[in-house]
Formats: sequence, C-alpha cells, structure tokens
Amino acid sequence: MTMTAETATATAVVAFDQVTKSYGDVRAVDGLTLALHPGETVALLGPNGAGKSTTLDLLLGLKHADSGSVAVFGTSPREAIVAGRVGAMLQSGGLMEEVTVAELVRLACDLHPKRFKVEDVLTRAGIGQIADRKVNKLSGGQAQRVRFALATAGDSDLIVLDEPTTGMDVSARQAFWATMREQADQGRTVLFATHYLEEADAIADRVLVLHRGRLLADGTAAEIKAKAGARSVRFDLEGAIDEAALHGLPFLTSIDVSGQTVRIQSSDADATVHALYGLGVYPRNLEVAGLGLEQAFVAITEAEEAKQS
Ligand SMILES: Nc1ncnc2c1ncn2[C@@H]1O[C@H](COP(=O)(O)OP(=O)(O)OP(=O)(O)O)[C@@H](O)[C@H]1O
Repeated sequence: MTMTAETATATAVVAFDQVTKSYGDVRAVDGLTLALHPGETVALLGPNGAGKSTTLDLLLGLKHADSGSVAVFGTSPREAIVAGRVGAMLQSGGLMEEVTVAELVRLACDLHPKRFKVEDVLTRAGIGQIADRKVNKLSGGQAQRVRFALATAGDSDLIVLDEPTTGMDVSARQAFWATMREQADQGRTVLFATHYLEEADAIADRVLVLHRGRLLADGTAAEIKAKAGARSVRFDLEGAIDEAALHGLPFLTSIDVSGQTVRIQSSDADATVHALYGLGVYPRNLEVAGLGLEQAFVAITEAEEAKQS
C-alpha cells in the first residue's frame, strides 16, 4: 500500500506538523515537523535550551502550540492521555510528599485505565524495598525511580521520559535501561530526552537532534555520526615532528600533537591521510575511526552555531 502523508499521520504514534512555541521573544520550538512510529525507541538530544522539554510538554498537552498541530495516536494529547495510552516521567515533576511510595504508586495505578498491579510496578521500578518510606525522605535517585514507577503504572503504548536517569547511580541507570528495553520489546514506543549521549547511542534506534527548536538531524546513531562527516585519525611519528607541515594538511578540523602521537579530526580522512604520506613521513600505528555520537553531536551543533553567527 502506498502511504500518503495523511495515512502516515493517522498511523503515527506522535505527529508534529509545523509546530511553533515561543515564550516572549524566545522561540523554544520552531516549525517542528516530526512523526514517531509504533515500537520505536527514540532519543531526543540537544544542548541546554534546545527545546527538548518544551517539545515533550507540547506532546503531553501541558503546553499548547502557538501554531501547527500536535497529534498523539491521531487524537489530541489530552484524549490520548485520558485513554491511558501515554505514560510520562517529567524532569522534576513534583511528588506528593506526605504519602508513602506504595500509596503514591497505588494512586497512579488506580487512575490508569489499563492499570498494572501495584506490586509489579514497584518491583519493576526497583522500589519494592522502599515501598513504606515517605516520599519526602527519598534520595534523588530513589525519587527518579518513583517517577518511573508512576510512568509505568499502566499498560501505556507510549512512554515519554524527560532526562530520566539524572541523579541515578551507574547500577540504577543500567537497571533502568534494562527495564526500558523490556518495555520497548513489548512493542511500546519510548521517547526520551537525555544529555547522556552514550545512553542514546546504546538504547535508541532513532536519534533526534534539536537545536534552537529545530530538528538538525534525525536518524540512527550511526547515521548521525556519518552526517557529522568528520573522522578521527591517530598515528605516531618518529624523530623530530614538523608541526607546521602537519597543520597544513587538508580537511583538518582539529589537530593535537602530544609527544610522538598526533591526533587529528578531519572532514575527509582519506584525503588527509593521502596528503600525510605526501609529506614524506612514515606514520606508525595509524588508526582511522568514525566519531563517537558525542563528538558527532558537538560537530553538528557547533557547525549550526557557526552558520548562524
Ligand atoms: N516558562 C518559560 N518561560 C520563558 N522561557 C522559557 C520557559 N520555558 C523554557 N523557556 C526557554 O525556552 C527555551 C527552550 O527551553 P527547554 O526547557 O524546552 O529546553 P531544553 O532543551 O529542555 O533545555 P535543558 O537541556 O536545559 O533542559 C530556552 O531558551 C528556555 O530558556
């Protein structure tokens, strides 16, 4: 079947069409068009102030677009949430204070049209042991787990997480993502905003890079790395090093000479290495590697900053 734009929107889990949202002079989301599909695990990346939280708030109906439209499962965000199709974990969502963890989770389960058993939700979030503790006595990482429990209190089709692992220690983070993977394996769509690029690289099958409210890149982590274009080249040289000659190599975006080791980033590594041999030097232990997602992200967002300034 040929998919028209209309049927694509109807079957999309989330569809943003030319969405704009400003706060006074600040355009937080700027003409964003985007569709998320069933079963995808999607990471939303962007520097501070890029518009990630605003995008998630629009998706959850907590904020309203100035123009454009936001649809969730083909309906308004509010309708999708009332139908229990969306579970959300917000960045610093306040938790009711004078109740126990179990009481709070029970309330969330009771409110969900397709609720799970309280015990199962507590276990899945790794908070069974602190179920009787008052919410205002929790550590930051424990509070994050409770927020996660609230987001997974029922059988939602879409889980939205705004910087979910902030404040969690390494083992809590690993346990969290293992649980999230199970959720995705059961066919749920997961959208999470993060500053941890290694999480996006390891978990997401699609990465969105936001910058000043606009989508700069959309693809797999490998595609985003390729989009950044640059690769790193590392080699050792023997004897005296002619740094001026190395600085003259073509396509360099950065160069660092430390002892006998040279580290280069190049937008065309093949041409740079070819020219290197042309200098008459003999590079040893030559390594050419793609950039990590973190370096790619910095390269993409810095290139955009340079274009705009
Ligand atoms: N309530 C508000 N009033 C005024 N400006 C706001 C408000 N909320 C966000 N902004 C501004 O809108 C822009 C986008 O903010 P947003 O919180 O969506 O970004 P973010 O990508 O989530 O940032 P961070 O990574 O720092 O959490 C920023 O410039 C921010 O200062």
